[in-house]
Amino acid sequence: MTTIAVLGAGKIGEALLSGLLSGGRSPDELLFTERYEGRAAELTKQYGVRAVDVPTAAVEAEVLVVAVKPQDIDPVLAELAPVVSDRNLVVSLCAGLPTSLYERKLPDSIPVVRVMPNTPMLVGQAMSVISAGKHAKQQHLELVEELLSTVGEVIRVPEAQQDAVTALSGSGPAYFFYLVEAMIDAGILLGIPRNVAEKLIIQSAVGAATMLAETGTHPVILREAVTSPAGTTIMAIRELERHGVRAALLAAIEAARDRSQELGKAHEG
Ligand SMILES: NC(=O)C1=CN([C@@H]2O[C@H](COP(=O)(O)OP(=O)(O)OC[C@H]3O[C@@H](n4cnc5c(N)ncnc54)[C@H](O)[C@@H]3O)[C@@H](O)[C@H]2O)C=CC1
Ligand SMILES: O=C(O)[C@@H]1CCC=N1
Repeated sequence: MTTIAVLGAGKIGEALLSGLLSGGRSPDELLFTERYEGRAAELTKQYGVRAVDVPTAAVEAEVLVVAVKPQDIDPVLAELAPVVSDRNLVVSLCAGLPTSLYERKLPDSIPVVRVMPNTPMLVGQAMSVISAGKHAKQQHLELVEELLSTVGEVIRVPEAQQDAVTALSGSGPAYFFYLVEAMIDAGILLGIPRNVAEKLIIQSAVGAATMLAETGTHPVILREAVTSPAGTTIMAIRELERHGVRAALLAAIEAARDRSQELGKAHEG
């Protein structure tokens, strides 16, 4: 049995705990640390998972998953450094933070794996992208893959691509939620009741996502199949092009990539 401790049980830490439990892990195999006592008590009540301190986590758990905001990493590394040992694997979910930061602040040879997950982990549909640090071996990557495959899809990339990955799939769900929100507003503009507009747009999103995932057909082909000559869809597409929506997406994702790089640079030694 591999015990996993989540250090920082906020949105993504809770999604991981909840996803691992739904994926069949027992609460006894999970631990977490959380700086807010009320939040810790709430999570223990809801999931039956024990809140501990960092030294206890390092002794009782083999896998230590860091899930605090990148800006909060320094105290966590300071607490971990004296207690972590080579029986631990450190897994970082933090946007922007390179494995070299952990390698510099923790004792020699501690294996580190960097992961960019996303919140659909809550429903077993995460996209988790993993990269090995200097001391992480094949067996460590395989262990992380095994853990995360219970809560969604997992792929490996070289660490140099992680800032771009963060902008694409880490933040990706937010862009889809934003689009859905805007399309529901369009329904309101056209006089459709909100509950009906929500149903129409959410089911269209689910249907479109299922077609993309299940048919393997290129999105251009799927979009063309909806776009009839002189029909309704092409009128909408012309407006999207006129308003530069494609260029806006390219610029938005580039800005997110740049921010991920900046978060890493803020911790350069
Ligand atoms: N929210 C998202 O969609 C995604 C977040 N991430 C990454 O996951 C990490 C966590 O993000 P969120 O869950 O959104 O943030 P959050 O703010 O919801 O959660 C962070 C949690 O860590 C706790 N915390 C902070 N310092 C602590 C300490 N020293 N000891 C114990 N607990 C401590 C906070 O009280 C909070 O509950 C970030 O580094 C973020 O970049 C990665 C992918 C997606
Ligand atoms: O916005 C953020 O910084 C985090 C990282 C990826 C998704 N949310």
